[in-house]
Amino acid sequence: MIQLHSLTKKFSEKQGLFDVSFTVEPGTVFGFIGPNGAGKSTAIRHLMGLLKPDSGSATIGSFDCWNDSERVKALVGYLPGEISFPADLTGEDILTLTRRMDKTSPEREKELRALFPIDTSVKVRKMSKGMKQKLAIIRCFMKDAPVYLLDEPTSGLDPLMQERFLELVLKEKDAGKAILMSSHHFPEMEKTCDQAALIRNGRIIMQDSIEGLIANSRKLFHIEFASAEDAVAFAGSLNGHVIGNRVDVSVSTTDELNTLLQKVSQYRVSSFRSAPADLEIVFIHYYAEEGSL
Ligand SMILES: Nc1ncnc2c1ncn2[C@@H]1O[C@H](COP(=O)(O)OP(=O)(O)OP(=O)(O)O)[C@@H](O)[C@H]1O
Repeated sequence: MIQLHSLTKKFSEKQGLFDVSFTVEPGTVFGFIGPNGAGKSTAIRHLMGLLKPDSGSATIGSFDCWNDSERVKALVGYLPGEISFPADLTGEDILTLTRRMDKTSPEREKELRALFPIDTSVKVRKMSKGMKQKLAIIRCFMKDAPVYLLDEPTSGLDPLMQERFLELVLKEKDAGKAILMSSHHFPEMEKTCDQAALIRNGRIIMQDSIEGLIANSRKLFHIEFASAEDAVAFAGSLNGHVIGNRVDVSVSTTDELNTLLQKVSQYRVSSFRSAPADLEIVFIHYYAEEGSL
C-alpha cells in the first residue's frame, strides 16, 4: 500500500535518502527509527508528494506520490512532525475546515474529541504544545483514510494521552489501515509496530519484524562482583559500564559471549543476570557505532 522503491534524494553526502526501499501492507504498522537528522521526515515528505525524488519512487496504492500527489493526498491522513496551524484560528475553526475539506463523519469526530479532550475555543497561538498535538491528531484521524503517515505522533503528549494514542493506532491497524510511524519512543514502537527500519545518515541499516530486530540485537548482562575493584578491573577488559559492584556489559556475537564467560570466570561473582532485550538496546547499539553517544 505504502512503498518507497530505491528512493534517493541527495541534500549532501550524508544528508537526504540513499537507495531507501520499504513496503507497508494494509493492516500493519511500520516503524521508522533513527537519530535526529537521519531522514525519517524526508521519507514521509516524499510520500506526501512534498519532495521530488532524484531517483526511485514513492507510491501509495497505485499512485506515484509526486506525479499523482492530489490523488495520493486523498488517501492519506498526515500528522506532520512540526505542527503549523495558523496562529489566529481557534481549534474549532481548524476542525470546521477539516470537516469541509475531508467530508468527515460526525461520529468519528465525536469519538476523537472524547479521546483527546481540548478546549477548541482557544486560538492556536495560546495553545500549549500538547494541545496543538491533540488537535493535530483529531484532525488527522477525522479523515477515515486507508493510509496514515505519522511523524513523531506522541511528541508533547502526556503519558495518558500517549496510551490513548497507541490504542487508537492499534484500532486503526485492526481496521486494515496501512500506518507508517516515526518515533524516538521505543516502548510505543514495540507495542504497535509489526515491522521497523533503523535509518541513519539517510540509509536503512536494518529492517525486520520487531521480534527479529530484538532477537538479533546485542544481549545485555548485569554482573555483580564481590568488590568494586573487581568490577572496575573486569569492566576495563570488556568495555563494560560500572555501577558500584555491578558491571553492565553487552555482547552481540557468540565469540564475544565466550570471551565474556571466560573473563568472568576469573573473578568471584555474586550474581549474573541477562536483561530482557528490547528495542532500545537495538537502537542504542546503532547510535553508539556512529560514536554519537
Ligand atoms: N529541504 C532540505 N534541504 C536540505 N537539507 C535538508 C532538507 N530537508 C532536510 N534536510 C536535511 O536532511 C537530513 C534529514 O532530515 P530529516 O528531517 O528527514 O531528519 P529526521 O530523521 O526526521 O530527524 P528528526 O528526528 O530530528 O526529526 C537533515 O540533516 C536535514 O538537515
